[in-house]
Amino acid sequence: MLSEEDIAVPVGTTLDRFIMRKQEAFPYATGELSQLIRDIALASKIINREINRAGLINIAGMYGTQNIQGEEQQKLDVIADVRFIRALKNGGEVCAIISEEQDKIIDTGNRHGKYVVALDPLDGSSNIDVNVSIGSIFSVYRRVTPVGTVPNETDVLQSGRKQVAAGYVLYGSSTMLVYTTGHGVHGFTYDASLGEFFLSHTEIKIPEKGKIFSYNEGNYDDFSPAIQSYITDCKTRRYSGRYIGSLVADFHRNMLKGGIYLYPPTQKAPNGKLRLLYECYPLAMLIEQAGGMATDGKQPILDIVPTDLHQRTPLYIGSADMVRTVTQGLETEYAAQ
Ligand SMILES: O=P(O)(O)OC[C@H]1O[C@](O)(COP(=O)(O)O)[C@@H](O)[C@@H]1O
Ligand SMILES: [Mg+2]
Ligand SMILES: [Mg+2]
Repeated sequence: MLSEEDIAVPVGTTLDRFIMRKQEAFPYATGELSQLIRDIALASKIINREINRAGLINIAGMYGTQNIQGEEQQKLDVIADVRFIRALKNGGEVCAIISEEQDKIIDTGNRHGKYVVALDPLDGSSNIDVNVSIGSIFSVYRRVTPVGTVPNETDVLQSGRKQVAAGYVLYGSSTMLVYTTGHGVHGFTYDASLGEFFLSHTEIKIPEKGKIFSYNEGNYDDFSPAIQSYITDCKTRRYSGRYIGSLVADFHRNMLKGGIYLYPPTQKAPNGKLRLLYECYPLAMLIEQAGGMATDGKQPILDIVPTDLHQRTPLYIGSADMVRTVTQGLETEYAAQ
């Protein structure tokens, strides 16, 4: 059997070629997950085109409806949602989808689809109209209901440890697709002139220690003393405060450079703001594969048992040393309560 080393793939390889080479290491692989990743890549190319010309073709701004989170939907939230759902339906590998922009599970009608996808079609919605980096986030599971039957909530409400793939697309100064199937984290940069994603970042590892901290300063007064003192300590050490306000973009920077992203409970979001299934689980799988950590202040994000499609959680994610320090501070605080 070919080992991972035997099929090391050179930078500059297309996504397609990379997927094929990696698949060779798993003789039992059937190619369905590979095809699913290609379907996600296709949708992201279309969304990338829409984002780049949003201001020209009147798709900037509000759509005029609210999603189940009570958030005003941006036109691009809805467009990205439609594009991903259509690509995954047509691809045939996915039987059910849960999306930030949809109240309920979407039954794709692909009865023989073996996979389930959780989606944040457009992340960083508040940055859409101001030309700041935004993203899409995805998480993939094998279904638990028998193939051929109607999917249900049990297919979606699975532990984060059951993810078979997770990733994001970053629409920034360049467009990148970053994902893992549990064998390292790899990044691909999009060349629109060729319509191809090319391998640009292999085996991404986050530094154990970082010097960047990311949180919304406007929420500082809501934070518990343990969080406030951790932030003060970062400032005392002259770490850099960086906050884009798009989770994918803040996460990506911190993963490459070392750092921590914090979204603790606030008055407005007492259970945290970010959604477990399609924001925190996938990024937690990526960060653990990259050698970092992700907790809710009490336990690893991937160990949280999901109970609701759109449940929220506090999030502390990034360099292991920094997340460990925050989590220990919170544990001491909880123990004293
Ligand atoms: O404006 P706040 O409260 O700082 O929240 C920003 C966070 O909310 C989000 O925009 C939530 O994601 P969506 O845009 O997908 O709803 C994150 O990307 C970002 O990190
Ligand atoms: Mg989001
Ligand atoms: Mg979103």
